[in-house]
Amino acid sequence: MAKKVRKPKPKTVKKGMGFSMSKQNKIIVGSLLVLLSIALFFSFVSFYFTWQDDQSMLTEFANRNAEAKNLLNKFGASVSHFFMYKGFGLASFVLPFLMCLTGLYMFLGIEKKGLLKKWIWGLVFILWLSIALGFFAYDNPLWGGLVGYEMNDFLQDYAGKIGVLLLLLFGLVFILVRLFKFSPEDIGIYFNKKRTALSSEFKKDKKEGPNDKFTSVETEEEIPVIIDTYTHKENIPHLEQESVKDDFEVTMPIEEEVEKDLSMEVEKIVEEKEEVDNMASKLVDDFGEFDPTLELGNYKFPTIELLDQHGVSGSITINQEELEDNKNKIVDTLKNYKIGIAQIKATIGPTVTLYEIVPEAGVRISKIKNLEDDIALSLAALGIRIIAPIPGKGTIGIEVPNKNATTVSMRSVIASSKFQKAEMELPIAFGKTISNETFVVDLAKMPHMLMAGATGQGKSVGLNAVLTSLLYKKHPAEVKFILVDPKKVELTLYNKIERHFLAKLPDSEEAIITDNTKVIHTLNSLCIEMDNRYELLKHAMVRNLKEYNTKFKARKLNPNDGHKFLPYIVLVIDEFADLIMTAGKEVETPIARLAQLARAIGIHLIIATQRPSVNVITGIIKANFPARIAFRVTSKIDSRTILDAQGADQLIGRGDMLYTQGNDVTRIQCAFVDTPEVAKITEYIGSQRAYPQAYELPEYVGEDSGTSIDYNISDRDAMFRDAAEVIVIAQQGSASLIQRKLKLGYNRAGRIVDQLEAAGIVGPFEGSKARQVLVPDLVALDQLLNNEGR
Ligand SMILES: Nc1ncnc2c1ncn2[C@@H]1O[C@H](COP(=O)(O)OP(=O)(O)OP(=O)(O)O)[C@@H](O)[C@H]1O
Repeated sequence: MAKKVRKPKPKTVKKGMGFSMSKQNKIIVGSLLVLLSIALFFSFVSFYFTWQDDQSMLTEFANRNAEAKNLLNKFGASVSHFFMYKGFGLASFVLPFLMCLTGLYMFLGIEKKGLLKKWIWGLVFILWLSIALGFFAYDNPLWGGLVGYEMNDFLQDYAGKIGVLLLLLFGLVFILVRLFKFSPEDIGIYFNKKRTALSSEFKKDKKEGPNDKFTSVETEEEIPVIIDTYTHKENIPHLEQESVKDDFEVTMPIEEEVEKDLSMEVEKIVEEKEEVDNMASKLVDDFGEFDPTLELGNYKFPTIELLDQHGVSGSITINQEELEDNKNKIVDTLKNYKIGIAQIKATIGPTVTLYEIVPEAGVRISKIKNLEDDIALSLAALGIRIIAPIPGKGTIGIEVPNKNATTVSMRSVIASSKFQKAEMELPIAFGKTISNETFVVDLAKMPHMLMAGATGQGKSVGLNAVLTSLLYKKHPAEVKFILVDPKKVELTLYNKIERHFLAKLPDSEEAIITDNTKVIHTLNSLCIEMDNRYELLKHAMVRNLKEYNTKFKARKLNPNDGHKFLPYIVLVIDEFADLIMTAGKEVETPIARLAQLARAIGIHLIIATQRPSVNVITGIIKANFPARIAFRVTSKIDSRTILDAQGADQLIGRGDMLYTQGNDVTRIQCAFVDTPEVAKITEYIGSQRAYPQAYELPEYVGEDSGTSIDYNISDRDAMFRDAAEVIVIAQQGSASLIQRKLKLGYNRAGRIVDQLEAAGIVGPFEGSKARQVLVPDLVALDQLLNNEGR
């Protein structure tokens, strides 16, 4: 099943005895509990007076004519009989109390922490009280109820009267100590306080007595007159005077108290929630978490049936003969060079088999490494790769292509549990590794990917595999693609999902970008989107898109402040070489900027190129694209340019690829997804209800919008002076010269030529001929430009 398994909506976390219900429901249930507890209380009270009369009614519950004397009639009589008579006797009164408390908590929406504890202690107390009453009122079984009576009987049979009494005492101590945190010192303190109160009372009486000559006079005289230095008013109300300062007897007990090891109860700190949080949790309570997929709530993920099996039954066929043959060749070749093998192991992959060799003790790895070409020659097969040693293992690997390669279908990797269960933000199922495991990576972690390979080696299929993986796992609300396809044929199929999954510039008609100027605009617009997203993240005080969206879903960010759910944006550029050749720095700069900064805000770039030369994959691009994929290339240099390692030149093509995300290089057979399959998937998605329009990127006003020849000096291009010097030195006024020398795009070079014309450095446009240069040399140019400034 490839259908995305939707996770159940996360519910609010239950804390303690949490009620995960809406506020309205809490009020209803709360009031019901309170009223029920009142009913119970009255039935219990009335039961004591009417129980004998109502005895006969208990069997007559169904009889409508029978009437009970209990205040709550038959219901009261039956319930009370159950709790009071058959249950816990007088102790049952605790029950309505607990119910009432729970009801009030719910009704008033009070934090219900500790309620569970109250219930547990309440039930313990009911049991203890019932047994105690059963013990002391043995003759009146109604006091302790049947439970109290029977429990007493039972305990007395084993422990006798004294034993039960001691047990009850222990129960009392247990309850007092655990529940009320009662300690022996408390008794001392209590009595001391009593004594102090008595003695101070006594002193007071003495002072107030007629014989006391100090009292009234002294208190009146001793109150100091306080003058407020600010207002200069006298007797500003101040703190009450301590009446009996000289009373040592009063202070003595306090000293005693300090000396004692006081037991202290530490009150739990109740963390105050922030106002926003309260609001947010209330909103979440009332409406649930924000669901970005709601607008297209009926969206159906593409089904696995849309993908082909490609004639693969699933398992790889093992050709025993071929295996044996290759093994012998390897062993023989190495023997020729006097290298003994201690052990050899084969792992059969879909297209290549890995022979892992453990050389005999004492053999230098460098020796085997030097024999790479000889081994390849003796095996007489294309695409042999020697890994000496295999990182992390003490072995040497020799990869030999299988005679009959097995196609890895996209269907098999999408259906694999590894992909289905992948808990990743942007999971991509690339294909299968040499050990036949499905290879799944997270684009969000890469965070950008560079894909290169000679023509016809599987690049376009690789790009389709990436896009298909995301289409199978992500809802249209969660990810948007920007597709750049200068070849105009590779990605056109995705036009059908424009209003579901694509993003485009506000005024553009085609969602798939094929025109270079549009690419530059789109890249700059993405930079604006990036800056906007960073602003939003800053206000939300989060560090990345995932945290931002989580906060937004929890309704902690107000849409009125401009906050919105932010989908991931994946920019795919096919034929990057073509772009960089025609637009140069104009594309490289925004791409480098995006690659450096966009990872945190969910913009990911995938660029593919046929020509992996250094002027296409420049240092700045390479530095920012840690994840690289190489399909087969024609030279070792190309392999180094892409991977910083050789090996891509030894691949066998047809989706055989190397993947690196740092140091390790993994050989993978890319999953195969054919154009008709992509057409079916896009058709399936495209036929469903869509958003009114494609995801809109911010508007970018291009620098080349003005056409006036009257350029202001301050509006001149930053490269203006450099361009002028190039033109003057070459004495040739052509835009293509500027383009070549300064690595600028055509548009920009053309604009600079216009500015040069306006400045009087070159003459007017003369058709196919180059423009005339009006300044003879650099000295004259300097003079001209300096005079301009005055
Ligand atoms: N993973 C794969 N498994 C099997 N066959 C493949 C695989 N990838 C590519 N091929 C074969 O190679 C052919 C060329 O692949 P693809 O069109 O992807 O090459 P490309 O590198 O994009 O070429 P170009 O650069 O000219 O567009 C495919 O038509 C297919 O027959």
